[in-house]
Amino acid sequence: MSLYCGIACRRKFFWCYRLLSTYVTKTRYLFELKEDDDACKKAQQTGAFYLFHSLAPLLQTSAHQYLAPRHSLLELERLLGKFGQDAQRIEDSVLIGCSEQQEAWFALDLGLDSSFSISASLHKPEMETELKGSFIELRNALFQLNARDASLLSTAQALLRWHDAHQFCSRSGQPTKKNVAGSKRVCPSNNIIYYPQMAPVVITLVSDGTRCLLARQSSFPKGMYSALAGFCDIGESVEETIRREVAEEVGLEVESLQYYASQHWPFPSGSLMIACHATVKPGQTEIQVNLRELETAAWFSHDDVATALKRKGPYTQQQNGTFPFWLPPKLAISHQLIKEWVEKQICSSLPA
Ligand SMILES: NC(=O)C1=CN([C@@H]2O[C@H](COP(=O)(O)OP(=O)(O)OC[C@H]3O[C@@H](n4cnc5c(N)ncnc54)[C@H](O)[C@@H]3O)[C@@H](O)[C@H]2O)C=CC1
Ligand SMILES: [Mg+2]
Repeated sequence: MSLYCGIACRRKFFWCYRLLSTYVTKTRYLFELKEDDDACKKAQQTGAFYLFHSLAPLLQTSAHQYLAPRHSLLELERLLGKFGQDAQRIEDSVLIGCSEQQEAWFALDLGLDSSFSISASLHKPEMETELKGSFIELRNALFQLNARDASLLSTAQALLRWHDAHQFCSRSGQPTKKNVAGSKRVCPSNNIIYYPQMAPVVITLVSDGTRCLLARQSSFPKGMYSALAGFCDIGESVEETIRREVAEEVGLEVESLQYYASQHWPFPSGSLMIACHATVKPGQTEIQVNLRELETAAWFSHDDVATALKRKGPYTQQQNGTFPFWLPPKLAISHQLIKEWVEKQICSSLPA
């Protein structure tokens, strides 16, 4: 090993160690906040709050991007005071992460009903003026946020929605009580613990070796195609869901599959998207679209897909009345799955 190589390796090891160390410290800190109500209350004192109104995050605009402002506990108390609200409302907030310096981050919804307030929903326009921002539907803002804010706000929205929908015990009918971090709710009458849930969804890019299969639901924006997606049924493995969904939606049998990556997806109410590549037997490629599920599905060539990946919006109607063929935005795992397929096709077609 040369001297240079030795130094480079040691440096690499040092960086790996440092990264791991920060990550582990952060993870252990968040774990403690979820388990220990007093520690979490203390963390709120020095923490920062992302605000929502009826599940729409507070955003500010800066150079064609949305920014998600954070507020200190003091600012929040002042704000609630100004709008005649009890500071106890802050107890509705949920822990969503922390910085590397262990500043805990929380999310609070000022529009949803609160157990700590009589006139629960604070007036949106007045709040927006006061906060110098707007509460914008996450669906309309997600793709104009940086990756960190997109991920934090998605988590926050899913968690706030879950708490809003699980105020009562399904066994006793009594009100449930959240812990300070919001990582669970407990029914005081029978001690049943409820944990936030998300639905597993598979997203599969089917290929026949040279082409890939993309589909449209009628609810998609005009011209947009994506990989096949479907919720896991209870009792199914990921592999079984993929085989069933592909058979159900396009009438094909999967021959082999390969896991690619996963992503939290906040719509419709918090899903874990599990993305996979799948292949069908080369001779068995005739699509039979299930029109209850899809508007259409088709095989696309490598070149068509590569061109669509490069296409930039807005995707407006063309003179012949059709819309250009386009793919989900970069942040969506379906985009990344399709991009990987395109890149793999290029590699496999290169001369050895
Ligand atoms: N992040 C991404 O790149 C993409 C994400 N998706 C997401 O994947 C999800 C699933 O795709 P679909 O084709 O709609 O699923 P799907 O093919 O399973 O069909 C949806 C139907 O499944 C039933 N269903 C079963 N379990 C459900 C549950 N837990 N929640 C809601 N409906 C359930 C309902 O009848 C619903 O109408 C969509 O909600 C969509 O948001 C879809 C494409 C791309
Ligand atoms: Mg589907």
